[in-house]
Amino acid sequence: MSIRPIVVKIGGALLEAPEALDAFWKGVADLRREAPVVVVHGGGPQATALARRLGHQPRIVQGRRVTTELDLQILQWALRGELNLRLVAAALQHGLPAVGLAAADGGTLRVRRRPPWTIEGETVDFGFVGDVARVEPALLRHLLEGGYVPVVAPLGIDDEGQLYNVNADTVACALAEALQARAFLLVTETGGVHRNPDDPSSLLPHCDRATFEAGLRDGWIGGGMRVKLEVAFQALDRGIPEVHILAPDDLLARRRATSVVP
Ligand SMILES: Nc1ncnc2c1ncn2[C@@H]1O[C@H](COP(=O)(O)OP(=O)(O)O)[C@@H](O)[C@H]1O
Ligand SMILES: CC(=O)N[C@@H](CCC(=O)OP(=O)(O)O)C(=O)O
Repeated sequence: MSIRPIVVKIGGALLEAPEALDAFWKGVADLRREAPVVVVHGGGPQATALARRLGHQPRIVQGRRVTTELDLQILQWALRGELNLRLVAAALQHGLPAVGLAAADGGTLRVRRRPPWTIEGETVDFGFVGDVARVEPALLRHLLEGGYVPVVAPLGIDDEGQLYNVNADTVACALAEALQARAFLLVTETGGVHRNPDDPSSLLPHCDRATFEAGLRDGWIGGGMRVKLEVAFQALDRGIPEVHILAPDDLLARRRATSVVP
């Protein structure tokens, strides 16, 4: 059996913060002493910023982008183009042999078009948003065995060769499952789940399903954190033994993190 890697996902908001990014790459370098590392990055805020510069206002429903043909192009430019390459450059500066790719590369992440969802009585067609169909991890395994650090942009592909936008947390979870990761780390600005999103001292050291459901019901868990926790529980269900939501400077110690537990 191949070595079990650590899959680390970094959200787009952090990618504009040089100090956070520096801490992140230092943390990845430390983690690599434990196990090979796969990095998956987001870039939602960057795609939105580029869209606005082009005079287009994207529509986001429950944390997911309604992806028109133009949105899909913008994601390719912003994420696979600019952001992915910028991350590779920064990783190399930290001595990490990073290789940039999209989840579509090597047919790694196969998706199918998401059927319309009914949300609060409205039918929402998300356009070019893909749901995971299957993962072919051979390319990632080759890279890990060669000592590289794959840096993955969240664009999948269907069996007809159409590219799709996929939420980066979802991509990271699918790759973690396919690679049977030893740990799945979701790196985000807030550093974890807070009982009061405005109070940094209210960080939860653990979050189980009952707490998640209470947070949704009482309104203190929402937005991107809802998607992140859904994905985190899915990873636990699929056999990933350790799942944490944490800050970029805490990758190795995981002391101030929220551990997601069943
Ligand atoms: N209870 C909570 N604790 C922490 N963050 C929360 C909570 N509820 C909602 N959030 C929101 O979720 C966001 C994290 O999700 P998201 O923006 O998708 O992050 P990323 O870009 O890192 O993936 C936070 O910035 C915060 O606004
Ligand atoms: C379907 C969907 O919503 N995809 C996301 C992909 C980027 C992402 O997930 O970026 P963050 O991790 O920075 O939020 C989007 O279009 O914004």
